[in-house]
Amino acid sequence: MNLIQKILTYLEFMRYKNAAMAGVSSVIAVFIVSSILDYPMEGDLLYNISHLFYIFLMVFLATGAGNMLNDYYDIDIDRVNKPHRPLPSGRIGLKEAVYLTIICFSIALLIAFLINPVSGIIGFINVFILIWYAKTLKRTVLLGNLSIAYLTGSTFLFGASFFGTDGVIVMIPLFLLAFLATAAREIVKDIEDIKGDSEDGAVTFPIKYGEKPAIGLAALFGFLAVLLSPLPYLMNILTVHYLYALVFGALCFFIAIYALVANKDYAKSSKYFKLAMFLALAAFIVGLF
Ligand SMILES: CC(C)=CCC/C(C)=C/CC/C(C)=C/CC/C(C)=C/COC[C@H](O)COP(=O)(O)O
Ligand SMILES: CC(C)=CCC/C(C)=C/CC/C(C)=C/CC/C(C)=C/COP(=O)(O)OP(=O)(O)O
Ligand SMILES: [Mg+2]
Repeated sequence: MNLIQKILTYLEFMRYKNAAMAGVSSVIAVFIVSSILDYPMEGDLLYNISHLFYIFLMVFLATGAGNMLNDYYDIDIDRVNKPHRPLPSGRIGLKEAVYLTIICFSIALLIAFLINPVSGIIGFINVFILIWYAKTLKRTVLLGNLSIAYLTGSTFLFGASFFGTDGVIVMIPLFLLAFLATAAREIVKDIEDIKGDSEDGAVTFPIKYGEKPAIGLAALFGFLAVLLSPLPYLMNILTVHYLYALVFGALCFFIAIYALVANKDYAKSSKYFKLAMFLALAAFIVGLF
């Protein structure tokens, strides 16, 4: 395997698309807080771009390391269910995976503490939760889903922490929306994975309480996300353009919920929840103008 192929395999292992989406979410939060609190981005353009890059890089590496560690602990399941992935396929060795994870977490934490103490504390808490999730939480009833929901929502809190605790407080509504949307999707993914998780001895919410209560809880989280989605506009965090752009994301949320409740098509529901989250992220950007 040449250097380019190795780098592409590492990016695949990190699930770079999720990691990039998380990094972009943190950068969006910086722009939102900067305009809400009227905190000008200090320094010249190069200074600001470098800081935005560090924030993106930190979240990209932390999320990527979380994904790599998750696959490290999932290797036995993935050998059966997803043998094409970098670790079970042997394209990346176990020791190599551990070194990569440690390096990525270490650089991410270093960047976080160099930004400021608030960013460092959020970064430290998130790295702890990512490790705890991969080792234990993901096999628990609901706690694993809620920890991923917190981590996903925390991308906005982390970006906002560039401006200290004032910034973090401003971003709480967006944190809540991302938390609810992700919680819904994580439960749908667990319903989809009932068979594999049961064989692995995992006790997830759908395994413990059954499909119907799990569908109801996921639908509830999804409805709450859509119901509260106008909050960023109503709280003057984003402009009315956010509402216009949100229509597309809201439509996908409804399709995801309908696929879940009416058709029990969990793969379609999970796909549309993720598309809705991506479109909602785009609506956050539109809402800046
Ligand atoms: C109602 C409303 C306006 C919701 C806001 C939704 C929003 C903007 C969410 C942000 C999403 C975000 C920061 C995503 C980044 C990383 C990510 C995809 C996290 C959750 O995924 C974890 C999941 O287990 C990955 O599985 P898979 O996608 O199947 O590989
Ligand atoms: C803001 C900072 C510093 C960090 C945030 C980190 C983020 C955004 C985490 C989001 C959630 C995430 C991508 C966690 C990684 C671990 C994970 C949930 C992987 C998915 O693995 P499984 O639940 O096993 O599903 P698969 O079937 O896809 O393997
Ligand atoms: Mg996995």
